[in-house]
Amino acid sequence: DHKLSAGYYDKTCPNVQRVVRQVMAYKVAGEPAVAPAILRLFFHDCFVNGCDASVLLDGTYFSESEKDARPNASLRGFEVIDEIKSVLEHDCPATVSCADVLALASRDAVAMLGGPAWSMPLGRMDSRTADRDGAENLPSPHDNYTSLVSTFRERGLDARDMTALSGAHTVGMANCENYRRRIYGTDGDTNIDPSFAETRRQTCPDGDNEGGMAPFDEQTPMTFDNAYYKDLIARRGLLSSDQALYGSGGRQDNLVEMYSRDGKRFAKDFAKAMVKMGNIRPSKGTTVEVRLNCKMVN
Ligand code: HEM
Ligand SMILES: [Ca+2]
Ligand SMILES: [Ca+2]
Repeated sequence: DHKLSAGYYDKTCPNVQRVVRQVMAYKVAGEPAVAPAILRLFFHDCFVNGCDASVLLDGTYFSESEKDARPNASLRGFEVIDEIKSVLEHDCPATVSCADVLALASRDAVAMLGGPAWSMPLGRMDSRTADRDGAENLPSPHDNYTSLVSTFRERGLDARDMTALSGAHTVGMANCENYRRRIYGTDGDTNIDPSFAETRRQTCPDGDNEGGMAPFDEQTPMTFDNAYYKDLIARRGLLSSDQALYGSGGRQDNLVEMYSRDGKRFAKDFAKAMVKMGNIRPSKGTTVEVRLNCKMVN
């Protein structure tokens, strides 16, 4: 099992980084919301059997898709990955894995939102299988601190990585069903600013499945900054799993306070943790390939 490296395609597809960046720039200009969506896709890939593009596979008669798992119901941005991949198949056929396309695209998404830029190690391979059950076990917005820590730990990420990575919720939106229990107090958590809860209730009625979306970070929902941590300190975290990092006697309070003051430190730690998350490898014995079409095995 080889080590990932930033220069993996230097000889076989020297333009890969430029192609990804150009297609991303074009797509994000047309629809900015795809940038957060792609970042989330990468997280949901890496947390299920490693970063192997398993999340991109459609279901077939023989295999279920991770897309059909509940936590993946609102994933978006697949068409962006497909478009990047089709340009790359033209430039350097059968060379760049879908898993690497997703890794690079999510790196670029962060930079385009005003976040840090970093060098992304490459050389991932694509799996020939998906794990729907694994996707059902992705972290839930109702998870408490202890279970969040153990979900990350199982994948080689410590609590500090988790706190930095959760800062991704400085961009993007969540559906009402994912924060309803928090704003109506039915999850038993009182660690919430009452006026924030009141505001959120306006667009997220109790009881039924209706309701709109809300930004994670109200002030700068499309800027990758450290405002997420300021929100947590103000007890304005949108998900229970966000607020679990701060203010309930958790052990991340000091780090949250540091990130809220020091945006550069957050940017640096986030980039580092993304490389670490991007290094989660498929389990041994997984059959791999460079997929030609990210939606289906070769
Ligand atoms: C700590 C555990 C985490 C939980 C429980 C969690 C849960 C969620 C939920 C429930 C949503 C809203 C989905 C919807 O309603 O459509 C969401 C959105 C999002 N998540 Fe997470 N997440 C976690 C960690 C992460 C990590 C580590 C990243 C990336 C590094 C990430 C990136 C995102 C982004 C960017 C969005 C916004 C997507 C969009 O606007 O399209 N999340 N997350
Ligand atoms: Ca995966
Ligand atoms: Ca923000």
